[in-house]
Amino acid sequence: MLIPFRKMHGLGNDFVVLDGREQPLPLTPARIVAIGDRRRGVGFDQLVVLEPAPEGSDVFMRIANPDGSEAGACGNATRCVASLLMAESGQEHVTIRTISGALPAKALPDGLIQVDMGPPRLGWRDVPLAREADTLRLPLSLGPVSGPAACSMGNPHATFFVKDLAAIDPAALGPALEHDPWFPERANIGFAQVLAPDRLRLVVWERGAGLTLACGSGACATLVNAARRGLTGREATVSLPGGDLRIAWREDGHVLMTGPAETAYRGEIEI
Ligand SMILES: N[C@@H](CCC[C@H](N)C(=O)O)C(=O)O
Repeated sequence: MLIPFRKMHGLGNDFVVLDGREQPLPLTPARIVAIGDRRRGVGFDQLVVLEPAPEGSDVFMRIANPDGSEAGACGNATRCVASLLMAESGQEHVTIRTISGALPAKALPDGLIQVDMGPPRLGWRDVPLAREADTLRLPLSLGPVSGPAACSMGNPHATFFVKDLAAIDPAALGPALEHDPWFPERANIGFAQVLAPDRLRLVVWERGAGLTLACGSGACATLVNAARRGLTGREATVSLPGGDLRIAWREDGHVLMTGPAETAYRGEIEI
């Protein structure tokens, strides 16, 4: 079956977006892995499939990693899908439903998209962790990093705060930490340096994808974990290798993520 696709990205975190709103797409994990191959397929950090909108939303967004696993959240893809729906409908507000919940998004006058990523979940069962522990500081260390804070933004995140990001090698540490027994569903692993009470630098080893240029849910989790630790305030610019996201943890508990969304090109693919 030959279908059109769109290649989109948020700060270089890239997506193949397929439209399954009119008819279900016969995708298997093996086919997802094949499309994700950057040499033999199209290549992506996440595959995004649009599905018919449940009541009270504009679309259902299904998210898959390049290893074929399903993800509950993807901040950068949510902005991309929001911008696509806004262009289609001319609306400036849309709501995107995922397996983790409904995410309202709006277009800002400067062309950026803001998504309400919902409240973080901070309990050990929410992350989830393998056993009871204080999610503010897990007894986990590997080489030069230790004591991450964990939370769920609809997907599992652990953040290691380090003095100097340039002195650690996320690609060497990420695989073992993603698969650490503390994380029964694996985890996205953030390595963060606090630059100021309103500025963080972040590199994320993503579950099922490896190092990416940006991770929106990871930026939200990092700001939440930094604020919980008293390392920052509740609003910060998070600088990722692909660029900056503005994150605010509102007093009502919701996390707002603001950043760009781009279409790189369109094509057709056999699925
Ligand atoms: N790129 C993402 C996160 C994608 C999902 C993640 N790899 C997972 O498995 O949870 C983002 O922008 O949030």
